[in-house]
Amino acid sequence: MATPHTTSRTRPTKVKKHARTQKRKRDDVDAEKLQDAVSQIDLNSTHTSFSDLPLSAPTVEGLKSAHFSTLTDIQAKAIPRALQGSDILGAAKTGSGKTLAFVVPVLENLYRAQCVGPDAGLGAMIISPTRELAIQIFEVLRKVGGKGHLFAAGLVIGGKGLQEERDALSRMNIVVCTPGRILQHLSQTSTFNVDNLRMLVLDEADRIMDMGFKKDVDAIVEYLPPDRQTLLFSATQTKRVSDLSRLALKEPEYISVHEAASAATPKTLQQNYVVTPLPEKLDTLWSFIQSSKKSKILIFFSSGKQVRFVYQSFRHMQPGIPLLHLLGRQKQTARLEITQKFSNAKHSCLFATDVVARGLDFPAVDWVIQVDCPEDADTYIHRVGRTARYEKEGRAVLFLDPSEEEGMLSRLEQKRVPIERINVRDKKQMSIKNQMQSMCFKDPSLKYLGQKAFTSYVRSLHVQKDKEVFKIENYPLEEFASSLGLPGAPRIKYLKADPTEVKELKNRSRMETALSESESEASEGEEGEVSTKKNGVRTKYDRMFERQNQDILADHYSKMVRNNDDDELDLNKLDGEQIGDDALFDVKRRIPADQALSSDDEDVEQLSGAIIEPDQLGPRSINIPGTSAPLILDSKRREKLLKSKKKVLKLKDRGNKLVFDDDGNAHQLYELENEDDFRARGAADEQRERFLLSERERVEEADLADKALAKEKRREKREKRKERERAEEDGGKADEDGETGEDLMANFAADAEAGEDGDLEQERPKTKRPKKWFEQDVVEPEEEEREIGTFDEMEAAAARLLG
Ligand SMILES: Nc1ncnc2c1ncn2[C@@H]1O[C@H](COP(=O)(O)OP(=O)(O)OP(=O)(O)O)[C@@H](O)[C@H]1O
Repeated sequence: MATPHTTSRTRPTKVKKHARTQKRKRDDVDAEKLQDAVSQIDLNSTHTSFSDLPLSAPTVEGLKSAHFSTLTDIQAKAIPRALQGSDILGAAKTGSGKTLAFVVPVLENLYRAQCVGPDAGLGAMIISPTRELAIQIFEVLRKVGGKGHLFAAGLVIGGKGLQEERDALSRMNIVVCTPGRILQHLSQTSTFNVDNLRMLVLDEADRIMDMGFKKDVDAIVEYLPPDRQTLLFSATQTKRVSDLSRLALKEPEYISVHEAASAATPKTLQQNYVVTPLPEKLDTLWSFIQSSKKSKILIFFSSGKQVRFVYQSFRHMQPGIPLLHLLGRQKQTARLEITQKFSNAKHSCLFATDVVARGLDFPAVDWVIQVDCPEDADTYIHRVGRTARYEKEGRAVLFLDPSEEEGMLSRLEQKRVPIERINVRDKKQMSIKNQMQSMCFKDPSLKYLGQKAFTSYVRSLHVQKDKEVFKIENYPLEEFASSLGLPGAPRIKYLKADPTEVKELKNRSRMETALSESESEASEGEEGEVSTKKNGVRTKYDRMFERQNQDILADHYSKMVRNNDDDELDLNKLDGEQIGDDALFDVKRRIPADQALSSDDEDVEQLSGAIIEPDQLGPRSINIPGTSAPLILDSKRREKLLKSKKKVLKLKDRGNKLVFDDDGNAHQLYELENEDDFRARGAADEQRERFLLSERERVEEADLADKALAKEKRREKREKRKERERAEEDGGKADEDGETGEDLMANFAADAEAGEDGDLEQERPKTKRPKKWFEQDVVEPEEEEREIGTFDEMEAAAARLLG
């Protein structure tokens, strides 16, 4: 089987062409024979193996090489009827082999109709709700049909250029696709002809028929010829007459092989639930992961934001098991890589949304953990169905908040799901609340993810249809926010979101979402809730800046914040920055710029259904003693600045110099006197002259007094020196009495200094020893710095240095 979307065909050589023609002829003969055999299949007899059925040689070959020999229950019932051309509604437990139950009839029916080659056109369309599932179905198709069939089959799921897909589509006989993308081609690709379509298959039919895909499916069916065969398969099948009429089914055969079974889930699946209050869910999850490191675990959350937040935080905490995360809004290549990694892993933990809840056949999953309660029992069945597939064993644990327990258990009971309560061992239960808080405190991007996770979770509770299970008023949301490491629960405004619209939004492709985001931005702007760039590219930073609760602070921080507009303006001045009309906004904008998102995040998702109200608190700020206003700690640069005492001094107020009068009253240093009094004393110029004259006289008098004092001091000194010289002459040789040359020289220098300069002899101020990071035992600086005046002194100093 050729795959036009991946392989480009080369021009066949003459020999190859001849071989093909010969094979076609043989196939024509076979097809006729097979048609007879198929019409004679006894639908009442039990078929146990593929060899019991009239299948073409290429299909038999393909089944054999893939090691499929015995039929599963659903295959034994559905394949013979489908071969005979009936419309089918097939329901069977998860992992029971429904894919082959439609893949084999597709190959066989097209083969018998000789719907092969580009001229035959599109013969079968297989629709899957997710890209991952479409890829998996395509792989099964290739495994079974790729051995000997000549069909051209392809995948149309987006993620490639439209033109590339268009070219491939024109040559396809079988297409595996997602609803949105195939509808796009049906409506936009004029060369895409579906007039020859014989078979339409919907895998996970109930999902495809539900609200999220309703419009797309109805539109697709409009394009298809009415005289086609339609096969619907799911583990939780729709039987609604309205659905069947929408698809124009003709006397469909309802095949539900496990309808009489006591359980709607595989026998080999052990199912339990634990009652864990919402604020303890992450503790329980962490404890579980810690005790199951040698396992392959699939963990479900209700939203992509939850997945990202828990994945990022747990990754920081190094759980000792490889972590992966998968959500609808990741790029297709990343999603593929992650599914591949998880499939191949022996021990790994995949955090995911319901994008992997249906149909995916990961080998050997040990545990399925549902951290967030599923929206209904069907979703529960599909999620747990990722383990215990095709007779293998598996375990599933559902986390329930006490308020969800009763409602959810009754829903599961109605759907025949056997589930038992278990308790977490106290010994094993760990608390990660402190770690979460410290991580969010240190990393604003994580806190941001946490806030989004919180709002998306609460919003999901709000839009849940089953209000008996999800009673939003019963959840301890404040404690939940704290368990995520958030300083407080972001306040949420609920828009009147219709659950149908939310689902539809979820199902839209990335591109469509991107388009719709700009629309929603515009509407948000109209409401005055958010101001956004309407044109141009918005980065994750833009979105971070735009977020409305970015300044939610920890209690202890909020105490430090003076919530005063004036203060904030002062701070802007203090920072030397221009203040615009939106100064406050600018200050806030600086917060994340220095603290870029470090995660390997993709785009930041758009809130829908909820808008976070702006908090009254300003950005993180701190009071410096002695400053008039708190300093906003909005960047690492500023925090660093605060560590420098010198810089802090600069920021401090200078203080006021006051003078006190004789009565002890304080006055400003310069006080302007009464103007009238001033004028009464005469013209300003005259006053100035008088003032200068009096000051000059005062200075001259002071000068004379100083000179007289200096003269007196010099005289006293001279007297002292003479006395000393006399004493020296009288009292013998000083050297012999123990006085050193250095002392002498010091005295002499001091005297000379006083004499020459005529200055008062003062005690020489001690030179301050420079502060250093290391100690040095060198000559005393006082000694070095002494001025050396005469030649004799120089000689003595030089001798000292040399000696
Ligand atoms: N006849 C068979 N013999 C052996 N293995 C089979 C047979 N049919 C299917 N399987 C295996 O069983 C597993 C489950 O099959 P499949 O994915 O088709 O289940 P499903 O019923 O579609 O599950 P879900 O409801 O989750 O979509 C696959 O690994 C497949 O290879």
